[in-house]
Amino acid sequence: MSQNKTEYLSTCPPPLFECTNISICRGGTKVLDSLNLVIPNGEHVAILGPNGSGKSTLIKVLMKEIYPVQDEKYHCCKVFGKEQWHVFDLRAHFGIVSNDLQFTFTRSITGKEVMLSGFFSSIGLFNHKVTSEMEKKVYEVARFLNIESHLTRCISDLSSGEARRLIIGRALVHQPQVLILDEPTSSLDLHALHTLRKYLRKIAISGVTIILVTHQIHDIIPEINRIIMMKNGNLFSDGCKDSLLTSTNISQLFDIPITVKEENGYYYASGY
Ligand SMILES: Nc1ncnc2c1ncn2[C@@H]1O[C@H](COP(=O)(O)OP(=O)(O)OP(=O)(O)O)[C@@H](O)[C@H]1O
Repeated sequence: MSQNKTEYLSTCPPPLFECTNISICRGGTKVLDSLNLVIPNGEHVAILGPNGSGKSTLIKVLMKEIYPVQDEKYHCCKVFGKEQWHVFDLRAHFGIVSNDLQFTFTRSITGKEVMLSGFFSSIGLFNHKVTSEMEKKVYEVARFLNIESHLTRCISDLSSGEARRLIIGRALVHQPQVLILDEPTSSLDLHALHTLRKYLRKIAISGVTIILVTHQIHDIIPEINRIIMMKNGNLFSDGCKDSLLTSTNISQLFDIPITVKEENGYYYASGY
C-alpha cells in the first residue's frame, strides 16, 4: 500500500537546519538580513563567501550561540526540527573544527588528551571521568585518521597540519552526525592540504554530514555538491556545484575577475 503525502511527511526526518526570514544584529549592525535556508539532514554543503559575508555568523546561529532578531518578519530557526535546545544536547550532534578552537589548545597536553576532551566539549580533561569506552573510541578514530603516533605527543610540538587532524579527531570521537569545518585548510602547506582532503573525503563517505565554511573554492571536496554562497550578510546563490562554481559567479561573489577551472572533481580559481 502506498503512503499518502501526510504519512510520508510525518516519517521524513526534519532538516538539519531550517530558517525563514531571520536577521542577526551584531554591534548594532545587521550582519544577516532576512535569510531563508534549508539544509536537509545528510547533505554535504559548502558555505562560500568573502571575508565578512556572514559565514561564521550563520554557523553561530546553527549552533544556537546567537539568536535572530525577533522582528515582525521572523518566522522560524530550527535545528533538527527544534527551535529550543539545551546547548549541551545540541553539541552532541556536532563536531566543530576551526582555527580558533585549535589555537585555544595552548597548554602542553597530549594528543590523546586533546581527543578525549571532545567527549566533554572542553579544552582539556580537568576532572572529567574518562571511561575505557572513550579511550577505545579515541584509538579507533586515531586509526581512521592515521594519527596514532600523535596521541603521545604534545599538541604544541605538532605541525599545523598534524594538529589540524588531531582537532578533527577530537571532533569525531563522540560520533557526531555533522562535522562543521570552519576554514580547515588555512595555514596548511600543499602536502598537508592533500592529506587533509583525503581524510575529509573519507569522513564524508563514512556518513558524517560535512558543513564546510570557506572562502577558498579548492577546499570543496568532490563529495560536496551543494554550495551556499553568501555576500554582505545575504544569500548570494544557493545550488549545485556545477552550476554555481563558474568564472562569472565567482567573479561576482568576490568582486574581481576570476577564472574557475575544474580538475578531478576539485575547482580552482586563478587570474586574480
Ligand atoms: N561580535 C561582533 N560584533 C560586531 N560585529 C560583528 C561581530 N561578529 C561579527 N561581526 C561582523 O559581522 C560580519 C560577518 O562576520 P562573519 O564572521 O560572520 O563573517 P565571515 O564570512 O565568517 O568572515 P571571514 O571569512 O573573515 O571569517 C562582519 O562584518 C563582522 O565584522
